[in-house]
Amino acid sequence: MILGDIWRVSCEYGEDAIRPLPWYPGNLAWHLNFSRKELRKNQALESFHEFLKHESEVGNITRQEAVSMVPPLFLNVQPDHHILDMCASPGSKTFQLLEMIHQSKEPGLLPGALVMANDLYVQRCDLLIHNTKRMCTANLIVTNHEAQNFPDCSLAKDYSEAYKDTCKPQGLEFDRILCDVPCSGDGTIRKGHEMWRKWNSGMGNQLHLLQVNIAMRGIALLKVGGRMVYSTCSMNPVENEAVVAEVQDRGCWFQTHDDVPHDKKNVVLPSMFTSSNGTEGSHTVRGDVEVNIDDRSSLRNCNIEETSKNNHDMDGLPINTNKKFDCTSNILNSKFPLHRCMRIVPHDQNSGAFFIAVLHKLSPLNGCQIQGTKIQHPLAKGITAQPQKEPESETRLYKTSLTRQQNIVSKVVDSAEVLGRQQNLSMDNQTSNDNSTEVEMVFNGVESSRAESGDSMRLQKQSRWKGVDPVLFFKDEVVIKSIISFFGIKESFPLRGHLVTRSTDNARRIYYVSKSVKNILELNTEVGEQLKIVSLGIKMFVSIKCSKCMMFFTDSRFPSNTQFFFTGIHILLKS
Ligand SMILES: C[S@@+](CC[C@H](N)C(=O)[O-])C[C@H]1O[C@@H](n2cnc3c(N)ncnc32)[C@H](O)[C@@H]1O
Repeated sequence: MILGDIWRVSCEYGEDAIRPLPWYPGNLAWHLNFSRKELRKNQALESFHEFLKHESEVGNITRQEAVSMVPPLFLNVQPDHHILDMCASPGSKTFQLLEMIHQSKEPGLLPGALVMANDLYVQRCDLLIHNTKRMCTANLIVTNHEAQNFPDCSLAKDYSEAYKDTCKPQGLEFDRILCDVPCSGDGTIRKGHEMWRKWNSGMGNQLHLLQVNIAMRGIALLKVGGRMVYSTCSMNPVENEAVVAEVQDRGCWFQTHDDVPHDKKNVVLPSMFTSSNGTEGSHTVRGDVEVNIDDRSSLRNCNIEETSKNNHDMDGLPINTNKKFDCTSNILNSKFPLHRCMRIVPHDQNSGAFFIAVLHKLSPLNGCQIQGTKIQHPLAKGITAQPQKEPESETRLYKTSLTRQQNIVSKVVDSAEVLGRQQNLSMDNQTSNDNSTEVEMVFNGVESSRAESGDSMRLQKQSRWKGVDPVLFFKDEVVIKSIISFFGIKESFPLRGHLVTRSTDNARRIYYVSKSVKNILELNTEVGEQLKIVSLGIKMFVSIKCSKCMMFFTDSRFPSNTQFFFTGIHILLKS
């Protein structure tokens, strides 16, 4: 029926109306040439629309801007990778990463991989949980940290050595990191026309240091030999090449996009690859730095010096107009091949814009490289003459600038990302302009005890981590044995040690976690709960007071009103 619909729609609206994106592996991504309104209103599209809604609800489809799907592709994710998504909400890329780790396994068989998805804001974590819940995965942990201060949960001083002996993680280290940082969001300009009015260069200037700090933290958490993708939906070089240049000045890195097969390069997004082959523009060499000065080059969209001469930042604070920011000179003086950074620009394929840089970690960071980021805010440097002699004021300046950055981030999130957020709340019937509906849906998706208390707004105002129960391993042997015998679960099935809950007194919900998540939880317990875990694993059993709940198996023989939750069925069926 759906093929018939697609055929009919193609006849009526032309071949391009619904087509697979040729650059996405496995024909798994499709482009629809309809606005939301058309999908909702057009009678001919009705059953197709219903199909999309249903498949979105059950997690088979995610609606996403095409260019936003590009960064995870460059991570080359394998089914045993530990992956960190540093700034993950609303979670469209997290969803992609989860799809990738589950792809090579049969349904029910869990990969050895793990995705840790993080966001700074509690409400956005809730949105992230809501959007990733459809995946029904036991291999996800959602955390709530400042990405730039993400904990490493390190047990040993040199945990790479210790790891060899114990086979258990001695600290957090990731094979892959997605660093999709908060940005000024001008890449969304085609779909969010407000951006034309709101955007100013101060937004990017204010975010630059935060972006550097987040990227540096990512690099510190990356395994040697691992890969990190830095991305923004901005075209502003201050948030893009300048960040990569700054980061690369501190470590031993190179960038590549060689993972894309040559025959696919022009198909992917032509603008991504024009500057690397040297055929489309002239190149100039400064020392050993190659800077592409063609109008299609990586710096084509913005004159950096002009950018830094803006008089006021977003908060209306004056910016020093005489001083060129260090990030500008970083781009020009960088010893790294910045032309390999990838830019997707709207006018090349009528899409959003994206910036992508792929970084490989070649050696561990030393202390200076890690420390360096926090004292070199370009604004702070302009204001503080002798930072070393005035540590207090330097700290104050740093904190002030961070606060200002966070204000900016909030504003940017409010404007640019509300759009993405609406899009990610599934299909049209759920995308209302009424924010209260949206918030309600988000809170419904909360998995932690904060939501159970029904008092999330109050907790928003408290310091971020108060009021959320720790994650505890569920060890009640009586209940576990009854579960095993009731469901006929084989002893070989890894159940013990894989069940967790949020509270010993009131273990209402029991979650199932993969081995990879279990290992991280054990580590986190040992290091004194450094990770602020908002949600994890898959809800498998729920003890309920009412026996009339839908969605549960109920049976009088089952112990202590514990009910099996359907989301975990694919895992148990394999046992
Ligand atoms: C560009 S969006 C991420 C989009 C997401 N990767 C996706 O594909 O759906 C940036 C996110 O970073 C979060 N954020 C802002 N500042 C942060 C910080 N300091 N640490 C972690 N997350 C932060 C924002 O709440 C926002 O959700």
